[in-house]
Order: sequence, then C-alpha cells, then structure tokens
Amino acid sequence: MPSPEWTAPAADGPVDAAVDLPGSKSLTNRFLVLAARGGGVSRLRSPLRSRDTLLMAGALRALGTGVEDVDGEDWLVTPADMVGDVDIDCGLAGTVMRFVPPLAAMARGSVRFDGDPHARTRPMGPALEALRTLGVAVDDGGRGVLPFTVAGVGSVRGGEVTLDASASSQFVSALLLSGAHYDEGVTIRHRGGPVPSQPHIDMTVEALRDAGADLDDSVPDTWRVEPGPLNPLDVQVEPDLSNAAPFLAAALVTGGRVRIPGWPQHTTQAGDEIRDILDEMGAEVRLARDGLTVSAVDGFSGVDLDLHDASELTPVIAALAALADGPSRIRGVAHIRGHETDRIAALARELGALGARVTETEDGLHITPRPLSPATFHTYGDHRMVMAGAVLGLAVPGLVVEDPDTVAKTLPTFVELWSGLLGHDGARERTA
Ligand SMILES: O=C(O)C1=C[C@@H](OP(=O)(O)O)[C@@H](O)[C@H](O)C1
Ligand SMILES: C=C(OP(=O)(O)O)C(=O)O
Repeated sequence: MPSPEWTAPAADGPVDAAVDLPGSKSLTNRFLVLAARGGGVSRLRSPLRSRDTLLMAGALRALGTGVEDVDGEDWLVTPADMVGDVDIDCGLAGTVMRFVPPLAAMARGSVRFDGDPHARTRPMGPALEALRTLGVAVDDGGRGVLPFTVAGVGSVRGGEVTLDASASSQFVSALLLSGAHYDEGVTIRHRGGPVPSQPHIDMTVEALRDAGADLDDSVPDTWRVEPGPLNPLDVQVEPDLSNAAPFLAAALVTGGRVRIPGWPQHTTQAGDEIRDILDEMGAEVRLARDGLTVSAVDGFSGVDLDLHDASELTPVIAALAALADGPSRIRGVAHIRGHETDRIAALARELGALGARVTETEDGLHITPRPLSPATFHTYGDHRMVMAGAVLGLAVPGLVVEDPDTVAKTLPTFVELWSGLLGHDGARERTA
C-alpha cells in the first residue's frame, strides 16, 4: 500500500543544522553476512535498521543464524549451521537478493528467494550462472531473475568462475563474502564492460581482510579468496554517506550550512564522493574532527560528472542539477536502469514534469535548469527518488512527493530528519 503523499517543505531561509545520520546500509549488510559464518559471536554497533537491513537480518534468521537486539542499539550475531526448506523475502534489496544466495548455498535443503514485483526485474542472471559454475544447483526457471531456488547440500565446492559484472558490482561482492567458506575458496574473473561501483567492491575487500580473510585483488578485474575461517566481528557502523547527500544538498539549495557529525576520515563508502562533487559545484566543504560541513558560497554551478563509481548519488545530484546556475551532464550510469527503478528514465520524466529541460542518454542525463512549477513527484518505490523530491521541494513550494514511506528502504526517519533540518514538525506536513 503506498503511503500518504508528502508536501515537501519549501525552505523559508538558509538552513543551518547538524544532522545525525543512522548507519550505512552497505556496511551493515556486509557485516551481517560475514558475521553469519564468523568463528564466534559478533557484535555490530549501531547498525542501520531499515527495510533493507531488517530483510537481511530476517534472511539470516530464517537460515538459522541468531540476530539479537542488545542494549537498544546493537546486534549480536550468532552463527549456526544453515538450515534449508525456507523462504527468503528480498524486498527490493539488491544486497539481499545478491549476497544471500551464495551463503544459502551452504544450507542443507532448498532456499526459495522472491521479492517485490519490481525486484523480479533486477539483474540476477550472471550471479546465478556463477553459482552453478561453482557447484550449486539453482532453479530459476531459465529466467535469470527472481524468484529462484537454491538447493543447498551443506557445502559448496567453489573454484574459478568468469562472469560479467557490468550490471552490478554486487555480483562480485556476493561471491567474495561467502567464498572463504567454500572448499576451494573462489577466484572470480570479470569479463565485460567496466564493473560499476568500485568503492563497494573495495568495501567488501576491506571488510573481508579485517575479518581475517586471505584475499588477492592485485590483478584488475580478478579477485581470489582463499578458503579459511573468518573471525567474529566487533564493529562500529559508520553513518550512511549516500544518505547524507540530500541533507548536504540542502545547504546549497537554501544558501545555508549543514554539518554531518561522525563523517569518517577513512572510508570505502561510495557516498564519500559527495565531498568532491559539492566542491566542484562551488560549495565550501570542510572535513574536520566534528564532522563534514558543507556551506553554500554564492549559488552553485552545473557539473559534468561520471558517476559510475558512486551511482547511488545520481538522483540527488540530478535534483541539484535542476536547480543549479547552469546545465549539467551525468554520465557513466547506464547500470542504474537496473536499480530500484530505471532511475535514468524516472529522473528524466519527473524533472521534465516540473519544467526542467532533460535529455535522457543511454548512460545518463543532460539537465538544463529552467523555472520549475509544483507537481506530484512520482517515486517508483525508490528511496532515493523520495530524497531527490525533497531537495527539489526546498525550491519549489507545493511539490508533492508520492509514497514518501518508500524511503524506509534505507532511512525510515528521513521525513522527520528533513523536517528537523528545516526547523519544522514533520507530522504537520503530511496529508492523508
Ligand atoms: O554492494 C553494495 O552495498 C552496493 C553496491 C552498488 O550496487 P551496483 O553495483 O549494482 O550499483 C550500489 O549502487 C548499491 O546501492 C549498494
Ligand atoms: C541501488 C541501491 O540499492 P540496492 O542495494 O538495492 O542495489 C541504492 O541504495 O541506491
């Protein structure tokens, strides 16, 4: 059921706020998967609790892993032998539909995967074919998408596999996260167009090495994980830097200043690229011990950006581009047509409906700002479209964001945080 519409609040002056953001989806879901097969009980400190991470925790629990709330904030994860004859709901989470099958392949019995209607269109084929090559029986009815069944026999042979990961870096991350538990480990070779979202693969590699894995990524497009046990984790989850993007964008749109406490000095999160992007648009960007502060200087310019590595940022950057002082070009993100929705088409349609001049290219968007008028901003079950709509609403009074609760995929408290940023009461602005 779609949630009520939300009239996104327009800014009545420059914002000046600090926003405490919950943990990273990508880190939380990697830590959960690693902890499920670690050599003892793991503690995840301040993990993200959102639809995608609760679905991941639910998937692990279904497979027999203990995931327990402790001290109101943390998760204790207790590994156990994986059980089969279970159903896994992937929702619309790429991390669940890609990371869990290689893990579930070690269960004893069938593990059935399905998800939201749109999840059944997200690319899975190369990931399922790779599992077959590594010795796992997978029944997808020949479709290469959800729903499918993995027939676990308690262990996986592993070995060498060549796959095309140009549709999603998650195909590589998924095999790496479970590969150390396969009899022969795993060697993955990518053949095809460039793999997107390299920072997300770096995140997988770093998380695995921190857990004690012996991993070689020294040859381009090739990764090798040796078989061996992984250590239990005790990890603090960083704030989600991609979810910081709309809040930082608000500083530019309103001519104000926004600080995100806890911004890591070192991170593998792709969202860290927002610092360079906003700097290029003309913002003052300062990373210090008290966090990241972005301040508007004097308007903000359009940009020519290749977002292949940080494609999660596209919807918010496209929204900013529609409000910038000049035209922008976003390139290198053909694969986001396979994200929560076809993001290139959705952004072209919705920005165009507000009055921006937008050309959709095969791998991105050309956006020329023009005066915008309020309309309903459709969100297609995509959390980042809600965030983009909120950024636009700052400058377009009366803009209505459809189905704002879809933002719960990664940030259930978005509307409240947004209202806090503007000094408003979130509940007041909802319409039934
Ligand atoms: O591994 C991950 O946590 C992710 C990898 C990226 O996927 P793609 O490579 O499919 O873009 C990213 O866009 C997604 O939001 C999260
Ligand atoms: C592409 C995204 O998510 P997923 O992990 O479902 O691929 C995203 O969060 O922007």
